[in-house]
Amino acid sequence: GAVWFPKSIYDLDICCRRVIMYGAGLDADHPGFKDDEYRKRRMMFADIALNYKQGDPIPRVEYTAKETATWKIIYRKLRELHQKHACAEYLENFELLEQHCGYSDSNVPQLEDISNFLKSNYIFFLTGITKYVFAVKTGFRLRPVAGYLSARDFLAGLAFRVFNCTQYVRHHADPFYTPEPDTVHELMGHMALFADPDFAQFSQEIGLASLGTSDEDLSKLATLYFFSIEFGLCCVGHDRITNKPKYKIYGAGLLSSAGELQHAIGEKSEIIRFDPDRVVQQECLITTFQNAYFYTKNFDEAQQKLRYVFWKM
Ligand SMILES: Cc1ccccc1-c1ccccc1CNc1cnc(-c2ccc(C[C@H](N)C(=O)O)cc2)cn1
Ligand SMILES: [Fe+3]
Repeated sequence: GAVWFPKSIYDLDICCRRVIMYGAGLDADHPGFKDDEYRKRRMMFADIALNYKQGDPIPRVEYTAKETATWKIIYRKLRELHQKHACAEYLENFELLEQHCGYSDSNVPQLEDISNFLKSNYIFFLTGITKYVFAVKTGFRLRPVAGYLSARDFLAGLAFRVFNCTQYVRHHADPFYTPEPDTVHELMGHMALFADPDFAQFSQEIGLASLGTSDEDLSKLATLYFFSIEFGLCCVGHDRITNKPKYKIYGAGLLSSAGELQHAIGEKSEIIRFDPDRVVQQECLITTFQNAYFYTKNFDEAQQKLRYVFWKM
């Protein structure tokens, strides 16, 4: 029969609790695997997520000294790399997160504060003596998740402008790359761009296209999501002398990993134009750096190309 899909934001309580891999990265080779204290901490975060209901405030977490120390190391390294390599929209909105959501190197921000910020995103314009309050409501809201959802359940959230966010911090053993999403990835990778109206629209449209679709089309949409929202680059022009393309990063999986970010903009990585028919052929690597990355001119171009794909589905 036809595939069920959520019809209201409250239906997300059904699909966003179907975690398919607790601590996906907690395989035998994951540094957190042998650390009992870490595994116990992870179960506390899983409980918060499994008891969460749409509309609830997201419980605040008192992060430990070790988690905050890991955050500080990563925050300082990433902020240095972002100045040179993050796209303009990311950098602009990141400043708002620092001003309104407690982002700093000594504080792990709370998901509840960012969710409230995204729901009503006020940008103040100061011109002369008048101050304009300009409310940009991307309307995105967050909900805590215990680990991996299926691609279907995860993308369904985007259709309602709901982003499923992990709340635990990666193990301190390897701060610059972790094989599974963690709250550092969500906070330093995803949040800033969900404050951008074009990016929010682009994200929601992928989610809408996924509702009730076939497994084959769903897999294509998840791959398109993966190589744009998670690992996408944009080309901002060419070097005047060498005529080499200049790339900026918008993919959250790169913006949150100092290791993979430097790999992606390094000489050895393969960067291909974002054409959906080519993107869907690329394998998504879940626990290592990608074999290739895709670039688009801007979100608008990517959105137009994706709309073409949606109407063919
Ligand atoms: C394969 C799979 C399993 C479960 C749910 C969805 C999928 C699936 C299906 C099709 C396309 C992509 C996927 C997987 N999607 C994703 C999305 N994000 C990640 C991912 C993102 C960030 C990070 C952390 C980053 N490396 C860092 O160090 O900051 C680690 C993993 C990994 N996989
Ligand atoms: Fe992500």
